[in-house]
Amino acid sequence: MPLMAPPDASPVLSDALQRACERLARAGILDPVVDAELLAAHALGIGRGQVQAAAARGDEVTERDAAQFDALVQRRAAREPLQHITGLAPFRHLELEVGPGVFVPRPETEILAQIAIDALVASASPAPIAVDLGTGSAAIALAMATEVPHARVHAAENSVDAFIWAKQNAARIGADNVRLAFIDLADAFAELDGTVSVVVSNPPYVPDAAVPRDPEVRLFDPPEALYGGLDGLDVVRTISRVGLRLAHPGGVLAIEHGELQGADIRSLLAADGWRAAATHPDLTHRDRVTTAVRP
Ligand SMILES: C[S@@+](CC[C@H](N)C(=O)[O-])C[C@H]1O[C@@H](n2cnc3c(N)ncnc32)[C@H](O)[C@@H]1O
Repeated sequence: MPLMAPPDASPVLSDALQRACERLARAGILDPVVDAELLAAHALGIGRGQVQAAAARGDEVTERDAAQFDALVQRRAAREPLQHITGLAPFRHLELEVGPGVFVPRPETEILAQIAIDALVASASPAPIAVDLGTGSAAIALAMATEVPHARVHAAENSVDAFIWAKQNAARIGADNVRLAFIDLADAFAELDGTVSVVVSNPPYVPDAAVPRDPEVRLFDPPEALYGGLDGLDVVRTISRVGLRLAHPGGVLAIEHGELQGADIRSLLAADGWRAAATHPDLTHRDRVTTAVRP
């Protein structure tokens, strides 16, 4: 019988992943396997597929990497958004830098961006103009600029923190057809009045009293990106007015909103003079985007 314990074996990745999944599941994370694998990928500086392959082979990791992974899992178990921990959020074909002070772009907003991109592509103009009101990380603006390179995109944001992230993302992606303006969207781009083909916005639309259930949203998304007054539609009302000023006849307005707000938004747009207001579902079949056309 040996008198001394054998030296500790190196941590096995699959065991560490298993423990991370259990911890994240206990913390209420919806898809703990995905988050654990992405955090391991970040800790190890490799891709998620490589993590899966290494775990399947029974690979070991260094004590240092295991400790680093554990620290990331601890942050995620405290419900810090995955994208704040990795510093990156995917949006369509882009990878955007995000962190404290900026709204993390969501997959459902990719539908809004698609609608805006389709409207830009359909424009008869050789250099159609798009405006993104409340650009945050610049997700929608940069998607439009890179996917419709002949378009010229103007984006407004009035949060200092968000504007810094937007600038950083624009520099990182390097599109030269985007202009970011630090401005209240109510006052945005008078010089473009009557010339814009697509006005797009994912505004704050949560009613003030409807505090979001998920801690990632409640505690980490900036309040100015979430709350839109008593019925959540204060900023939407402004966007309707600003959109009418900016869009040329036939120009399109596209606004993201909560799943129960479609009818109210169609009514307010029709009352303001927009025509053909229509609401579109997201991939989970929830009403998500309302569009209208400038008469
Ligand atoms: C829900 S976030 C959307 C961000 C980004 N467009 C996206 O889809 O990920 C709304 C953004 O609008 C900005 N915002 C709110 N009110 C604004 C205003 N009056 N003028 C300019 N930006 C505003 C917020 O700071 C926030 O960045």
